[in-house]
Amino acid sequence: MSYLTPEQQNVVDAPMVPLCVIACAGSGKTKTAVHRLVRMRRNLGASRGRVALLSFSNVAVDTFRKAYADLANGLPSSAGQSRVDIDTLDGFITTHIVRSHSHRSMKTERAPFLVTGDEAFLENANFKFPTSSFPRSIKALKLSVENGKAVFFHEFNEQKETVDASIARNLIARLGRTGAYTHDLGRYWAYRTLKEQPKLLAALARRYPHLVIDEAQDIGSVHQAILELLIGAGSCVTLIGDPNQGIYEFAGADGKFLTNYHQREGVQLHSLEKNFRSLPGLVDVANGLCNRRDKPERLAPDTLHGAFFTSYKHDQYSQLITRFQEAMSAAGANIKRSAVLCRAKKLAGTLRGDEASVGQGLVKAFAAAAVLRDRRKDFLGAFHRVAIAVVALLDKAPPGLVHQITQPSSDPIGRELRKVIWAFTRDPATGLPSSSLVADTQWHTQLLARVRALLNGLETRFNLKQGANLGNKLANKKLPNVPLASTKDLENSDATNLRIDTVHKAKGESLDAVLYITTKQHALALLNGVRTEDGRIGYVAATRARDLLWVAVPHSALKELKPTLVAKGFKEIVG
Ligand SMILES: Nc1ncnc2c1ncn2[C@@H]1O[C@H](COP(=O)(O)OP(=O)(O)OP(=O)(O)O)[C@@H](O)[C@H]1O
Repeated sequence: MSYLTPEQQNVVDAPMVPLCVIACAGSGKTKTAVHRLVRMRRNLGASRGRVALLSFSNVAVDTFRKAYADLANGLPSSAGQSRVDIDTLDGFITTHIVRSHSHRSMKTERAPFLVTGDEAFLENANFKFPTSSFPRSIKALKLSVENGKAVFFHEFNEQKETVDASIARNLIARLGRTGAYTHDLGRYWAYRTLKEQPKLLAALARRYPHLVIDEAQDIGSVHQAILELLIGAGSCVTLIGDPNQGIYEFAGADGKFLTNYHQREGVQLHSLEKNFRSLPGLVDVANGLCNRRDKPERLAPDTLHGAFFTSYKHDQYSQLITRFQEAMSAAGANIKRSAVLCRAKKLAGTLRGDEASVGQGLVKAFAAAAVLRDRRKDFLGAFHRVAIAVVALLDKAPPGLVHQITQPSSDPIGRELRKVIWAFTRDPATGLPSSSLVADTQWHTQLLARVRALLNGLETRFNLKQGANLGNKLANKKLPNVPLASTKDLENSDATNLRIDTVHKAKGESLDAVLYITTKQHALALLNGVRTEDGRIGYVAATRARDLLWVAVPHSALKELKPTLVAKGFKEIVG
C-alpha cells in the first residue's frame, strides 16, 4: 500500500475549483487523478452532476477505470460513486455530442458514423478537394481552430497547405449528409453542434459540472475550442499533464492550453516533481534533457542500471537488439515489460517484420493480414485488413460498411457480417490461407478460390454484390516463390519476443528497459531538449525506462554525437 506524497495530496484536497497540474514524468498522475476523482465525488455527495475523467488512450482509460473501481468501493452510498464517466476525450465528445445530437447539424437522417478512412467511397471524386498538386480525399482534410475560426488544411511531404474554407465546408457538409465523419471531422461536428444548439451546451455543462483531463498537453485546438464552450457554459475543467511530453503537435496539440491555463482567473496551479518510476541516474539524465529538477523516489540497486549509448549499422539491427537483450538480463529486466522503441512507424514495422510488403493492391492487404495473424498473432489487425479488402471487392459497397463490420454494434446485420469476416480471417483451413504456403502458387490459388466463395456467400446472405474483374483485382503480382512467412519466423513468433514499438505507442507506460533506436536527426533532437516535437518524443522514450536505457545512434554519427551524449550523462557501451 503506498501513500500519496504531500504534493499529490495537495491536488486531491484542493477546493472544487479548476486546477492546472503540471507534473513530471513518472510522478503518479494516474494515482493523483483517481484520488482526486474520488474526493470530488465525496465532496459532491448526492448532488446530481456527474464528473468526467478523460484521457487520450484506451489503455489509460482502462487503467483509470480499474483504479477508480478499487478506490470508489470506500465511498459512502450518498457519494453517488456511479456518477462518474471515465473515457477518452474523443469518446466523450462522440457519445455525448456527435452520435446523439450532430445529425441535425450534419443534415442526415442516419445516426452519424465514423469512417475508418479506408472505405472505397471516400476515393470518389465527390469527396475530394483540390490542392496545389492533385485532388485529395476528404480523409486527408484536417482543421484547427484559430481565434475562434476553423482553419482547414492538409499535409503533404510534412508541409501544411491551407484549404479554401468554403470548399472545405461544402465537402464536409456533403459527407455529413451521408452520416459519415472522419476522426478530425467528428470534432468539427461536435464544435458546430454545441455552437448551433445552445440548449444542448447548457444541458451538457449542467450534467458535467466537473471535467478532469489527463495528458492535457495533448489537447488539440478543436478539443480546446469544445472545452472552452463548456467552460463558458459553467463546467469546471481541471487539466493534468506534462508539457515536456507533448508529442501530438503535428495533430494540432501544442501544449499551450495546459501551460498557460493557470494564468486564468480562478485556476489553481499545482506541480508534481517526484519521479516514482526511474532510478536516480535516469532521472538525472531526464532532468538534463528538459531542464528540470525532479527528484527520484527510488534508490539505486546493485544490479546494472542507468542511461547508456551505443552505435549500430543499418544492416545490423538484430545484433544490436541481441546485445541489448544481454544487458537486459544483467539488469534483471523483465522481457515482457521492456521494449525497443523507434520514432518512425515504418522502422518499428520493419524490425518487427509484421507487414508483408509483397503482392500488389488488395492481394498485398490479404498477404499482410495472413502474416499478422500467423506471425504476430494479431487477429484484430488481420481482421481490419481483411474487412477493408473484402469491402473494396464489392460493387458499390454502402458507405460505412467497413465501420459496420469492424465496430461492435447492436445492428443484427452488422453482427452477422462481422462473424462471417471473422471466421474467414481466423481460419487458415477454410478462410485466409496460411502464410506458410508458397506465396505465388499455393497461397495465391487458395486465396482466389476462397475469396470467391466468401463473396458468393455475401451475395446470397446479405445481397452484397461483388464487383467486376475479381481476377484483375486479385492478380498474382509481386508475390515471391517462397512462403509469406518462413517456418523459422513462425517458430519465433511466441509472445516472449521483445516488443518493438513506436514511442507514441509506449506513451504513458513504465518499462524496465528501453532501447531507443535513433537516426542522427532524432538523436540530435533528443539531446537538444524538449523545445521541438522530436526532442519531446526522445524525452518520452527516455522517461519510459525504469532501470535501463540504451540510446542507439547510427555508427556514422557516433563521433559527432558522443561529446554531447557524455555531457548529458549517458555512458558509452564499449564492444
Ligand atoms: N504516492 C506514490 N507512492 C508510490 N508509488 C507511486 C505513488 N504515486 C505514483 N506511484 C507509482 O509511480 C509510477 C508512475 O506513475 P504513473 O504511471 O501514473 O506516472 P505518470 O505521472 O503518468 O508518468 P508519465 O507521464 O511519465 O507517463 C507508477 O508505478 C505508480 O504506481
